[in-house]
Amino acid sequence: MLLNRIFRYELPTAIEFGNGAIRQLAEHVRALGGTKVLLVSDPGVQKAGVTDKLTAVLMRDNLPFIIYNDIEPDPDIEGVMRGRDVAASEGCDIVVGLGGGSALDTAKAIGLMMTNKGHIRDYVGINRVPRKGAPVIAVPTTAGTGSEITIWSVLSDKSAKVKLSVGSAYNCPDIAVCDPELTLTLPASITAATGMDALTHALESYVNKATQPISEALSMQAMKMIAASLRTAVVQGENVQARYDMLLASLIAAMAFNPTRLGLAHALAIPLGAHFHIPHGMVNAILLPEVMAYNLIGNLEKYKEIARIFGTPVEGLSLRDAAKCSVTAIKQLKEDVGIQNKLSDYGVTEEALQQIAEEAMISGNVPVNPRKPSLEDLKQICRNAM
Ligand SMILES: NC(=O)c1ccc[n+]([C@@H]2O[C@H](COP(=O)([O-])OP(=O)(O)OC[C@H]3O[C@@H](n4cnc5c(N)ncnc54)[C@H](O)[C@@H]3O)[C@@H](O)[C@H]2O)c1
Ligand SMILES: [Fe+2]
Repeated sequence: MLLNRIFRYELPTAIEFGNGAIRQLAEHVRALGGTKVLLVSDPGVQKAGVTDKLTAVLMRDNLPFIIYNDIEPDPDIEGVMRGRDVAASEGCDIVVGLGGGSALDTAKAIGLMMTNKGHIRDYVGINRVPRKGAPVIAVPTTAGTGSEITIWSVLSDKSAKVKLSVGSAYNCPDIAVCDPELTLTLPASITAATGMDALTHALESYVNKATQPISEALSMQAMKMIAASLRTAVVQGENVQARYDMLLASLIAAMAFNPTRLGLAHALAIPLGAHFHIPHGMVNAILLPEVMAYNLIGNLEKYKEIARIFGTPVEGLSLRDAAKCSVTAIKQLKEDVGIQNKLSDYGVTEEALQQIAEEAMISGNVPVNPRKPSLEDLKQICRNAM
């Protein structure tokens, strides 16, 4: 436990959670002073019929809206500026983001750019945004990123093959309206990958050097819920209780990592995602067991606790053997949810690793990792996942 360190926990976002929660959406919009909504979503969410559920609520309550749907996975930074222009030309005064991390990260950044000058590029980094944006309501449809409450927007510069992160308390939505029923249409493969992203958030925050008592408690709770419900959410997508528990777990995991940052899986996931277009949850799922095996000696007690959370009987084992059981447990979970991919399936080669490692090394997720890596260590973690 921590001694002599001041820690801070802040959650600017109000959370409304439960089946049917979107029915009160118009009330929330009006309470925030909104008169016309920019509804930011993506084509996949629309195709799944999820956008229609939300627009039905807005129409029922006579709230004008415009849909901005020009978003693809790993959203491009220019999509933010186009969305801001649509909001301005249509006279929208509030943003509702509906989707996974891609739509929500874009929606949040559009909200920022409705009141801040220049280009969203000017605000890449942490705490560089000068003023609060337009009001934003986030409605998640994947149980993974937790973007509905985080300070982060992860945006791609596709021409430069980099992902850029804007982190600011002003980037936290005003309200997260979390309705687990909206995740019922998620295909099994996306449920699995996004669920592994949520797990990686909880786990990396839990073992890292910046964790603090509030985050630790949240991480443990999120891991317990994921251990109990991810398999069911994947193999019985219609199971409302499993969907409920996964959406709540991903939210709680994000509450854990918001003030602590993450670790080497996320440090590597960002450049690997940018160069090889590996979905964010998938790349984390591929890397997580290898990162855990590398990190073990940095925090044996915590890894032993993770093994326990995932149901491994560790009594009677040495601390090191107990800690190792956490890696086996996560590998088993990955296998059970059908993730067998390797980095090489996405075209990652030995030749690419130097650049990936160099780009990962400058991530803010590296200094908090429980073990300080060399460039060669980062390359070896990738090799082990190829
Ligand atoms: N802001 C943060 O704190 C944070 C944290 C982690 C990752 N990210 C970023 O989030 C992005 C990934 O987000 P994601 O993993 O949620 O995936 P995503 O938003 O890219 O969505 C993946 C796919 O699922 C579809 N989809 C979403 N909801 C659906 C539903 N209910 N039914 C059917 N299809 C649905 C989408 O249309 C898309 O095709 C990446 O850009 C990543 O870098 C952000
Ligand atoms: Fe993530």
